[in-house]
Amino acid sequence: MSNTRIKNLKKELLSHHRYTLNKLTFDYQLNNGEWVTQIRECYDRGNGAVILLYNKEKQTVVLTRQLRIPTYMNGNSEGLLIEACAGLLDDDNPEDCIKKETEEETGYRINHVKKVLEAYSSPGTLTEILHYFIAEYSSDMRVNKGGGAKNETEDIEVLEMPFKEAIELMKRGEIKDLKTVCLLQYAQINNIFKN
Ligand SMILES: Nc1nc2c(ncn2[C@@H]2O[C@H](COP(=O)(O)OP(=O)(O)O[C@H]3O[C@H](CO)[C@@H](O)[C@H](O)[C@@H]3O)[C@@H](O)[C@H]2O)c(=O)[nH]1
Ligand SMILES: [Mg+2]
Repeated sequence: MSNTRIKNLKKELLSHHRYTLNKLTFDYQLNNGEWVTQIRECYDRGNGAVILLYNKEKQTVVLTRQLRIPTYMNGNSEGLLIEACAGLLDDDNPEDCIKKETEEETGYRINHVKKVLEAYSSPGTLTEILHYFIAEYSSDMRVNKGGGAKNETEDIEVLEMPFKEAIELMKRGEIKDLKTVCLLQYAQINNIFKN
């Protein structure tokens, strides 16, 4: 934190149950040189990792579907969302986290992952940086049914579908999760099913 245009940063805790919501008050020097006081609410739930599992031979991807209650509150009538497998880092590094999440949520035990991107998820409100990965999977890597960790009350459906179908769902707005859209578009742009 070394921006000399930000001064007197104060943090007021608004909520700290599972994750942390702070109200930040600070002085900021605008581009025209004037100083103003700004207030921003800032939600900290740590960083995360996400992965697109793909199989070149079958031309398929593995995705998940689960209830995302915030989307239910904002236009998603069933509340279910199709997503690439993802999880919060907790105390793991991104690579270990995504391997663990992949096994918990999809049942596939993967050894080799490739990092393709690192990006802020929603920089106006969330502190989160998300680490994006891809990895090849095959049916012999399946060690359990997936579904998520019981102690987290996760209830995750595992979806294996042709890559083309995932792209169609995205075009029709039926895949509406940004991290998943990013990875599907990464796969398209980089022709990962052809190389
Ligand atoms: N009790 C309780 N449990 C919660 C709460 N919020 C989340 N949980 C539980 O904690 C689990 C966390 O699961 P992860 O798989 O580690 O995280 P995620 O929710 O899938 O998050 C991933 O996707 C997010 C949304 O795109 C990303 O923001 C995040 O970085 C990550 O990639 C959730 O599935 C849910 O069961 C809460 O407020 N209270
Ligand atoms: Mg998850």
